[in-house]
Amino acid sequence: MGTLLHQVFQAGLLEDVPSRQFLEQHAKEVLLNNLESLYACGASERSTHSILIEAIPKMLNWYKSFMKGSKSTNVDFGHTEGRKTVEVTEMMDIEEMAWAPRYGLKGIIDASVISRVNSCGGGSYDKVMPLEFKTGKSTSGQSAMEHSAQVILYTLLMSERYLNTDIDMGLLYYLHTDQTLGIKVKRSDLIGLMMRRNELASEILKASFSQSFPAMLQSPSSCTGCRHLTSCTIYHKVHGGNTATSGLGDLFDNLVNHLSVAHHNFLKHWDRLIDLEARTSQVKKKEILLPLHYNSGSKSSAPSFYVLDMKNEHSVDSSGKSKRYIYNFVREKMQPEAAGHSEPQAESLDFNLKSGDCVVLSTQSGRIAVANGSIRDISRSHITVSLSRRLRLPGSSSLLEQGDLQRELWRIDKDEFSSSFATMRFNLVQLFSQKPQNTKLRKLVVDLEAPRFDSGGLFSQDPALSYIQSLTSLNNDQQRSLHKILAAKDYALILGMPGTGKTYTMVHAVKSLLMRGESILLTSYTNSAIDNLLMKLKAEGVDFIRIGRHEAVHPDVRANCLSTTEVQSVDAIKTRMEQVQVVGVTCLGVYHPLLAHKKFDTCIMDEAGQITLPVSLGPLMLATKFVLVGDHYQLPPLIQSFEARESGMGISLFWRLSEAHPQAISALRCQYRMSSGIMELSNSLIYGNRLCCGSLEIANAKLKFSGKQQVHFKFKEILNPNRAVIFANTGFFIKFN
Ligand SMILES: Nc1ncnc2c1ncn2[C@@H]1O[C@H](COP(=O)(O)OP(=O)(O)OP(=O)(O)O)[C@@H](O)[C@H]1O
Repeated sequence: MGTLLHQVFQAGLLEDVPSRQFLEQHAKEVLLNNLESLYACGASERSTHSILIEAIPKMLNWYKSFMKGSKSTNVDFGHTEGRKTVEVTEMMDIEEMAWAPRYGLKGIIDASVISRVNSCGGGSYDKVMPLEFKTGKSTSGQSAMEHSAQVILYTLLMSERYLNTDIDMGLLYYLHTDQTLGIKVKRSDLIGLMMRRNELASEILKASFSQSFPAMLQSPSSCTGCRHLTSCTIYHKVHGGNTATSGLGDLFDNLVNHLSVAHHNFLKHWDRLIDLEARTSQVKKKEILLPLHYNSGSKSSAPSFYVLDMKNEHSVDSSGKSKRYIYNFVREKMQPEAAGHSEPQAESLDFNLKSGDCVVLSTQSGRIAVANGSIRDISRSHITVSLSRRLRLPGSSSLLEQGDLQRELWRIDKDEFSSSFATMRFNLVQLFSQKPQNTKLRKLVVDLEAPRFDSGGLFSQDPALSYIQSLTSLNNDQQRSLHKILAAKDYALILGMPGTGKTYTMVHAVKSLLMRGESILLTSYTNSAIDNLLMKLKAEGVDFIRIGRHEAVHPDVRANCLSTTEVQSVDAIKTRMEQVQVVGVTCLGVYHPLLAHKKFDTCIMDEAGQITLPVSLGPLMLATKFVLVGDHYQLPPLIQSFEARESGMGISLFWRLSEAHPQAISALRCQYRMSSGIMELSNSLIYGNRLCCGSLEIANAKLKFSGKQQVHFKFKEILNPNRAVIFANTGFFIKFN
């Protein structure tokens, strides 16, 4: 509710003279834009709408009292500062994201404003300040203290972002009581907050290096309603705590008594691996936070810089759920002397970045995280970035804004690390929580209980079976794999070597399970793997919903994402989600509100050999049984930390279960992508002669090149149809683009 009220209030802040009609209309839009969240919370539009409408008179009152042209209202800034009149003269930003690496703080500020302040003594001055909006009921005691601490921290964040050390005041508006407080930063408050921050940082460090956690609060009244209760008690128990040290009595026992020593060890082991990996990526993340200079760094680590494309600077895309601002950046060519190299650098593609990646935009002049968004398109020479808001340099006046943006050299860094680690930890804790639906998964994954298969054979009346038997195009391995999937009561593992028809088999698995009336969750780590499968299903006429960010989803399946034009009410979402049997989402995307109430009969996970175990748990918790499709001979999950890799973080769930229960594996061995010469190489290097050719035609296939065409002699050698395999130095091709 708070989020929706914020959106209505903030929309009014951006209007010159916000009227009741405007806010009421906006409340309707806010409702429509948040239907998925309402559906997830089980809230009705009608009651939500009436709460929004009831709040509007108070909001109007606030605008009248404080916004431009108002009579300037008296605000109490505490006993040392006294009362001052305040008028908000300029609204600089809404929901401004601010990172202050110097303080180790990050936050999103409700509104960044310039206010004219008149002290009772007569002086008047303009001040940049944060405005924090509170919609909850508590306005006194501990909460009030926390709220003013929050505003004080925002002043620090803004000082860093605006490169302005004079930001030492803020406003705190309580909607419930219609009260606005002034916060003036005092040195003693700042010192106190920094000390608390340091204590917290040192506890986090202790937890991640030596896995030792602070003592529990031992306060049933504070802990009972706390949303971290489950994780907190599980971690306490796993790290040697007990009922007495928790101070929670039966509450603690009920939450953790089901955990065995093996469970403790499993959680501790994976938690440590996540810590190791997170630390390595933290080092990388630090690179974003350090102001880097154009001519610094080695060839390998030097970042690329970009300038805004003057010809084609920005456009607005309103086709998705929310408006996106599209900016084109051109890669700045590095001069040899600036780059510190004797030779001009070849313009290589920034391999670290790809379409769909979340990125942070900073400037070479030291403004960190000016904006964040995602990549729409990338080539050697340009990047197109999509942002949820207009790009602006903090503090730049609207008249000079354009020129300021164009003068900057921009750095574009990937920003994905923190959220995936949080999801991994969340998945692990969920697996060990006492929720009945996770008990079975815990037994299979942690205790390695043997998977069960329908031993009596499949019934001939099973429509799924008849369907498979009717498919004459399947080879024997594919037939066997599909039988394995249909017979699985817990899970099946499909070992599919390259080009052996994994996707082909998954398409038929989905179709056959649908014939049984099952619901299916399709998942993988990458968007491209899911979309590849979904496009094949679409061609077969299978109905599905794709959940994912507009940018990251393949254009051919975007129409399968739920849009506000398609669903105009919570009931419509509910009906559609109950009716749809196939949903596609990435492993890290499973906590989407649309999946809040959805459970599936089967989860099919592609590329399972390349997904690290804690990531794969998320989607599996949404299904009764699962099918992992992968090839553990191919690259294991990509782990950056050497120590984490050595300690086993590269072990996928696919690998763990394959090793423990080889009887659950069904292998696909006939491939349809390589001629026999190329396949022999794979067989001798990796597959130990397990691969075979799907047909004679494949085995004898040759490149269609007559040798008469005009090409460089080196290419002629490479393209010779009689040489199936040739090793070539690809560095040579760059010249030929
Ligand atoms: N039984 C079959 N008969 C003929 N062609 C097949 C058969 N199974 C798969 N193919 C063909 O083989 C090719 C590879 O299939 P598919 O893309 O499903 O394999 P994959 O294992 O997913 O591939 P990759 O390892 O590249 O991900 C496709 O062109 C597909 O149509």
